[in-house]
Amino acid sequence: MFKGLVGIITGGASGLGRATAELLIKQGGRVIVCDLPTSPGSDTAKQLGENAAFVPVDVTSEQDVKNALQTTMDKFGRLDVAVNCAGIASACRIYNFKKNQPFDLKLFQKTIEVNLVGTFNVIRLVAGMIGKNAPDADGQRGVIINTASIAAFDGQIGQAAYSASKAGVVGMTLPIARDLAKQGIRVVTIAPGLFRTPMMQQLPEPAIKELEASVPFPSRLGNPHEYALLVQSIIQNTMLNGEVIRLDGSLRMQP
Ligand SMILES: NC(=O)C1=CN([C@@H]2O[C@H](COP(=O)(O)OP(=O)(O)OC[C@H]3O[C@@H](n4cnc5c(N)ncnc54)[C@H](O)[C@@H]3O)[C@@H](O)[C@H]2O)C=CC1
Ligand SMILES: C[C@]12CC(=O)[C@H]3[C@@H](CCC4=CC(=O)CC[C@@]43C)[C@@H]1CC[C@@H]2C(=O)C=O
Repeated sequence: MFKGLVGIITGGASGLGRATAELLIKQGGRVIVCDLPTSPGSDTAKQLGENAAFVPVDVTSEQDVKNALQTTMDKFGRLDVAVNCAGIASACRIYNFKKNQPFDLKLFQKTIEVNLVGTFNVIRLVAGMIGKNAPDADGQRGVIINTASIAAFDGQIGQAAYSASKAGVVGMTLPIARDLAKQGIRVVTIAPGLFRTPMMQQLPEPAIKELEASVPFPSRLGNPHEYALLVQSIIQNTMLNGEVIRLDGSLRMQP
């Protein structure tokens, strides 16, 4: 299905990113796994086989992302798809009245820096390389897929930073799709609900059970493979562009 296709996946060492790398390779694609140097990205790429390579990347660094693009060019000679999965979760109330403490400004800045600025940094750099492809019969040169969260729309108590970072990803999806339309590069954002990944598994199992019960149908956490299946559909469906797609079993999170 994806023979000859080359993708870059940030946050590719874990969770949603890793499941996406597995599916793209299973469908005949080749993948550059980008993740922090401290991540298990190197082992992940080895397990994925010869059609994968790991590049240590902090998505907030211009130089790291440029290195990843250079490796992509050296190893696979082109880039068709970028999937932005790198992200961090954070939780803090705007003001803790018991401790008389305002929201930690550094935590707010870090969450925005990784989730929003990091995603933007990758998009602006990959666009140049994807734009060098010859257009297909439909005029398409490639696809950029971002990961927001349903917290962009129904942010819960403690999620001001996380929700703001993801709302930023939602907000820039349409203008960037418009910016890149003439080059035939599509931009689509997925807003996942609750998925069983290491990020989610920071929570104790009873809390996870409670969250699962709050999902109307299916009342369970999403499987990362189900996220990867949506990435596959987005790549295949050229009409999808400038859109944010919720993938959440119709969950609307409570305060
Ligand atoms: N798991 C879930 O239920 C949901 C996840 N999301 C979003 O999906 C994305 C993927 O999350 P998961 O797979 O669940 O988490 P995860 O924690 O399993 O994977 C995230 C990956 O991003 C990497 N990363 C973090 N900071 C980075 C940086 N500065 N540069 C490069 N890589 C970095 C981590 O090392 C990790 O491998 C995140 O953006 C998250 O906010 C959104 C909604 C729900
Ligand atoms: C990010 C998300 C919602 C959260 O805020 C939690 C996070 C898992 C780890 C956490 C542990 C905590 O003790 C506080 C909450 C949180 C930061 C969740 C993973 C996916 C959730 C999300 O994006 C939903 O859309």
